[in-house]
This record gives sequence, structure tokens and C-alpha cells, in this order.
Amino acid sequence: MTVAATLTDVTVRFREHTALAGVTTSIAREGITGLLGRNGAGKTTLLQLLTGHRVPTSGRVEVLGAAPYENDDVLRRVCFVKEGQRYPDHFRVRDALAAAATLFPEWDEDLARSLVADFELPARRPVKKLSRGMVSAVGITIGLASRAPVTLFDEPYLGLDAVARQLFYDRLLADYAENPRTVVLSTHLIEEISGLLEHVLLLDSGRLLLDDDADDLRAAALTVTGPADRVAALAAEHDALSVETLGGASRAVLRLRRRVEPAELVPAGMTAEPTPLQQLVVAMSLRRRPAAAVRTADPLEEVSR
Ligand SMILES: Nc1ncnc2c1ncn2[C@@H]1O[C@H](COP(=O)(O)OP(=O)(O)OP(=O)(O)O)[C@@H](O)[C@H]1O
Repeated sequence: MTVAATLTDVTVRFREHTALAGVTTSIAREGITGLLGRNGAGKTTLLQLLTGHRVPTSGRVEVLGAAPYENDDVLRRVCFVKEGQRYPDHFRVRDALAAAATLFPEWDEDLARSLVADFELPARRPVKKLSRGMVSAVGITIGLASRAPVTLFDEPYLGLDAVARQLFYDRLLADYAENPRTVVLSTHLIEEISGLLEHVLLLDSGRLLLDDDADDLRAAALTVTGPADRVAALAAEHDALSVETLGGASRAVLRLRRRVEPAELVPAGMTAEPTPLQQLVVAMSLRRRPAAAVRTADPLEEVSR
């Protein structure tokens, strides 16, 4: 795999709070990576490292072969579309796009224009007068039209309606197919984007829980339902992320350690279905952090995780 970015044993601490703890991973030069995790998991912090907005407390960050912090040569090839992006007060939509065009050497003006039309953005309206979803559409337009070799979207669709989000996914896929590059998409709308992803990074409390090819993940995640004893026996052989039992029947979310054939399940009265990515992520995040572990006597006390 040709690599666009690497993090090596990266830790970020804010006083006593650890936002990222010993994260090591590589991001492929061509691929759409989903950066997933619960609120506060460390997604934005990781993206800030990749865009030189932050330096790690310890460890090494490299983007396009060099440390990104204060490195113009790297940063002009990186586009960061963040939630709630602010623009100068007097900027109209067209000014925001014109400014972006000067920043990114590979800016595609035709693509920008067609996205403005698709999102029905009023080019002459001041950005500060736009609705929240429209501001997100401006960010998405900049992210896609930048054609930056490394494009990072941090929950880019605040306020975007379902139609506009679908438009974003369609245009991202179409443009990516023609111009493969590094795209990282941090999101909570896992189900919506799961079909887009080639790779998945799942953070939980600053630790990397998953760093896998999306197809491998799909192939290895199975939800099995059937007689409790049979399900328990199967679960014991695999990585059981969750098992719910009601009466004599159980339902288990498994990460498989070996291939499971229908011939093994059907005679034992079990049925299996692929586990959607969202369910897998929820099961893994909950298993990592059982409710009792995060509860304190006083929930308003600061907890150092
Ligand atoms: N400047 C800061 N000072 C102190 N703590 C911070 C700072 N920035 C982030 N944190 C903490 O670090 C943790 C990770 O934050 P981060 O914004 O990276 O999470 P996230 O996964 O992007 O969350 P969300 O999905 O809610 O946007 C959180 O607990 C957050 O409160």
C-alpha cells in the first residue's frame, strides 16, 4: 500500500485528559477511510494532527512524507473541511470559493460551479446569511473541488438534509473514481456512508479499536440467532461482541476467527446475517467501555480515561 499519512505511537494530552493514546496507523494514498467513534473519541484531534493544527504530545505524524506542522509544502496539498467552518464576515459564497481556488493548486473550477448548482447555493449571498446546511454545502464544495491529494472531512454535513447528503456521497464517489486520492471522512452517520468506505478506523477513548479494510470487516462480522446453547458454543469459538438471550434463544454479534458455512449453522437451528457496520461499531464501542466503567459516584466529577 502506498501511504499518504502515518501516525506512530501518537499521544495527545490536554492537561490530565488523554485525547489520543498511543495511536499507530497508516492511511492509504488512494482510498476513502471512515474515521468513526463516539463523541469525544478523538476523531477531530486526529484530523487536527494530520492538518498541522496540532502537534502530538509524543509520537510522530507524517503526511505526504513529512511532518505537517508549519509545513506549507505539505499543507497546500491537504484540505480540511471541518464542522462549523468560519469564514470572514464579509465573504460571499463566491468569495469563499475564490479564496479556496487560490489556496489549492489543483482546484477544479468546473467542479466547484457544478456543485454550487447542485446544492443550489446562492453565489452572491454572504456566507453569514446562509442556513447551517448551506454553510456545510460550501465546505463540501471546497473539499471536493480542492482536489487536494489529502482531503479530510470532519463531520462535514451539519444541518444538511438527506437529499443534500446523498448528493455529497454521490459526487464524492463519482469524483473519487475519476481522481483517486486520500479521503478521510469522520462521521456519526455510519450506515449512510458504509458503502463508500474502503477502510475503517474506529477510535474509542483515544485508542484505536479497529483499523481494517472495510470488505474484510464486512466479511468477518456476523449476527447469529438460534438456540442459546448452540449460539453460546459458536460464540466461544469467535470474538463475541455482544450476546443477548431471551428465553431459550440468543442473538450474538460475532467477529469471526474462521469462516462459518451455512452447513454448520442450519442443522443446529441457527440463522446468520451480515452485521451492518453501524451495529459492529456500536457493539465494539460498548464492549470496550461497559457502563459500569465510566460511571462514577458523581458524574460531574472529571474522569481521566
Ligand atoms: N483543546 C482541548 N482542551 C481540552 N480537552 C480537549 C481539547 N480538545 C479536545 N479535547 C478533549 O479530547 C477528547 C477528544 O476530542 P475530539 O474533539 O477529538 O473528539 P471527537 O471524536 O471529534 O468527538 P465528536 O464526535 O463529539 O466531535 C474529548 O474528550 C475532548 O473534550
